[in-house]
Amino acid sequence: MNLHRKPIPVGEAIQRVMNVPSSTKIEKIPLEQADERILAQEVAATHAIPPFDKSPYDGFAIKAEDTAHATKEDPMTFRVTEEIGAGHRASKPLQSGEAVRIMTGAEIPEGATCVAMFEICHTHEQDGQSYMTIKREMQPDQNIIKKASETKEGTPLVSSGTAVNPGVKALLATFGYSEVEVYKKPVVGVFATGTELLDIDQPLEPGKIRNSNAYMVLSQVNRSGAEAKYFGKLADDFDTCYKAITEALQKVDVLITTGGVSVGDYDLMPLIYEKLGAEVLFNKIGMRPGSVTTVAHANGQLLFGLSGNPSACYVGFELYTYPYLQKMLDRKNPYHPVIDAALGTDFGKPNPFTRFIRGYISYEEGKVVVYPAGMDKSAVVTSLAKTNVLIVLKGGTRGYQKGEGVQAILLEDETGSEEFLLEG
Ligand SMILES: Nc1nc2c(c(=O)[nH]1)N[C@H]1C(S)=C(S)[C@@H](COP(=O)(O)OP(=O)(O)OC[C@H]3O[C@@H](n4cnc5c(N)ncnc54)[C@H](O)[C@@H]3O)O[C@H]1N2
Ligand code: MOO
Ligand SMILES: [Mg+2]
Repeated sequence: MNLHRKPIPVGEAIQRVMNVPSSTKIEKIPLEQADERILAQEVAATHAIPPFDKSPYDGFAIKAEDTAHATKEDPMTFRVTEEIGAGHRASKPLQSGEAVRIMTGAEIPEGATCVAMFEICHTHEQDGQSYMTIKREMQPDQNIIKKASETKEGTPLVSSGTAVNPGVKALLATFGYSEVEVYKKPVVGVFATGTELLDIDQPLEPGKIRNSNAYMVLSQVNRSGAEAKYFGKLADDFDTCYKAITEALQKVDVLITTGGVSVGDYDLMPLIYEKLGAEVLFNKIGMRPGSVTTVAHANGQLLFGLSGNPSACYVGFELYTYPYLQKMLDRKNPYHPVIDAALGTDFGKPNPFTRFIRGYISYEEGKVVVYPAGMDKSAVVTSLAKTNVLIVLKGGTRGYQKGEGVQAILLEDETGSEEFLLEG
């Protein structure tokens, strides 16, 4: 076991991962199932919106010129010829002196040039005929949503690599995409390693703990838009682990293991990578927690060896696995966004390493403030429940004071970022 690993900077580690080529596959799925999936097609307007001149109000469609001299003293009266609700069309072209009672969304009758809202019209009946009177002048095109005024046919609207959100879905439905081409979710296998691990339905035993990492990571995989495949937990036995991992690699695009990446007697992952003939991209990073996060590359597949310590495991996933999964989905913005925020509390003690403090975001008097979510130790699990940002505290010789400007990585923002904007 090589005890003297050379740490590389975080940015360099991310780059090494992102430089590994990835391939994408496309599938066609029903629109109903497309929430949060990543589009693998460009979406352009297949027709104009709106596809016809339509009324934005409930009112009367008339010829604007008929109202040219209409005033309070000298109002203009129209003969109401018919009534059309949305979805219906006038039966004949509108003539001068005629009004069509029209509802919001209905097509403007041929010959009509404006719509007067009910609120400015007076109606009366005489001899079984309806009439409408108006006391003011209307302008041509007033209260008409013109055909194509929103979008012309052929306008590009959403590009490939975009996540389907409710708005994108509305567009796809507008243009009749009952099926949509999306990138296949990369299949991500997950193993938890450790002889100390109990299944979650087992009672605690002396010296043992329940396996929380697997469930946490499966959930992180799902949150990343990939498909998680759980292979169970493995005891720290070389042959068992090697066999299970080689078999699993046949069934997945990417494999994540948790635990066994440090320099302990039962930390078997380095030996497994060696026997697999995998190229280890790095096994030590200048960061806390997650310094032992290891990524290896074998036959076009990436193996993410996340740390066993829950907080380190969590951070390792978000910094290295998350953007690679986004790359596999061909996302234009594969990285978590990094924002500037004020630190909500003191971090008095200096630390030589860049720290990624599990934190949460708060909005106070229009300012973004970030607070630690709990204890700041690699082995801690409890702080993760409240975490939605990683507060970046650059390593150095000084501590940090409450109110100081820091960077924070947003973990729950779906827009993403084209670059990982970490300073230094
Ligand atoms: N001599 C050294 N010792 C350690 C070093 C070092 O540089 N020199 N690095 C430390 C750091 S930093 C970390 S982080 C840990 C990483 O350990 P491993 O990734 O090898 O993980 P394990 O040894 O398997 O387990 C560590 C810890 O995490 C608990 N664990 C493991 N799996 C799970 C799970 N699925 N759910 C919940 N908790 C889990 C495990 O019980 C251990 O307590 O190494 C330091 N040591
Ligand atoms: O990998 Mo460890 O988490 O730096 O504490
Ligand atoms: Mg260990």
